[in-house]
Amino acid sequence: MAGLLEISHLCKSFDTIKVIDDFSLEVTEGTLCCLVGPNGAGKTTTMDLITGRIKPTSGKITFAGEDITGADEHAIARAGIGRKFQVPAVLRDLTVRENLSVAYSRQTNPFWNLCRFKVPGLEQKIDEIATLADLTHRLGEKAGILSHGETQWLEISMVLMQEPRLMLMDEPIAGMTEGEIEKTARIFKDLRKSTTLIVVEHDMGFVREIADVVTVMHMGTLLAQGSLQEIEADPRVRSVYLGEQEAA
Ligand SMILES: Nc1ncnc2c1ncn2[C@@H]1O[C@H](COP(=O)(O)OP(=O)(O)OP(=O)(O)O)[C@@H](O)[C@H]1O
Repeated sequence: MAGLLEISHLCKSFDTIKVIDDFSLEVTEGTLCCLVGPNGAGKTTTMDLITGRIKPTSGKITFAGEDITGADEHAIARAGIGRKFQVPAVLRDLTVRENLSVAYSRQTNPFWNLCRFKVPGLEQKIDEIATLADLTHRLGEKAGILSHGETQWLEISMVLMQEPRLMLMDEPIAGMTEGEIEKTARIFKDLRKSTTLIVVEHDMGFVREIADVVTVMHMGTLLAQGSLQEIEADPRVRSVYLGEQEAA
């Protein structure tokens, strides 16, 4: 079966420095892939290349059978790739429900969107996603009063409102408490029943909880891929990645 996302021989140079070097990856629909690797390995750059934030120097990216290499960021989002950044971008003066309503429309002007609240099925969709993210009791509250964890879950929910077929997340548990991390793991386990995910993560305990497949990057290349057990047993990974963590 072809992957939902197929990255072939991707390269990206900044000036003369090659930061992504012949990187290939296939992500199967319905899986949660954790992208790990030491600092500077090229994880964020890869996410930026997938979402069209930056253009590759060479190589090819195919999503759902469509060549999206070098496509515009909005076109890639419309094709079904959503991204949650590390720093939340919720609208703090709007309620959680209003934030989700705004996110539903792909229009760029949030105030215009607010005038279009009566979209058929919207309330049901908000309720479903709020349930998944355990935010039902917060729907009427202003986003600005949410805890750090709740803000992250709201932003995940906002990406989900856009119905992505593939969702990319940059270090989703950064700054979370132990309890929030546990809850996020539960949310992700539910989420992967309906969405394909790529999660960039440093916390191997969290990776252990959520990953179907772990992809290890090192110096812009694919170092290893497999289950966490396979990755942990791989001597190359131990030396460049886990070894580095143990030494920290
Ligand atoms: N715009 C840029 N110009 C020049 N070099 C860049 C640029 N963006 C990233 N790099 C370099 O590319 C390499 C990969 O960076 P990237 O942020 O993708 O790594 P990462 O694996 O996400 O690291 P971290 O885990 O620390 O976030 C680094 O050496 C970085 O300095």
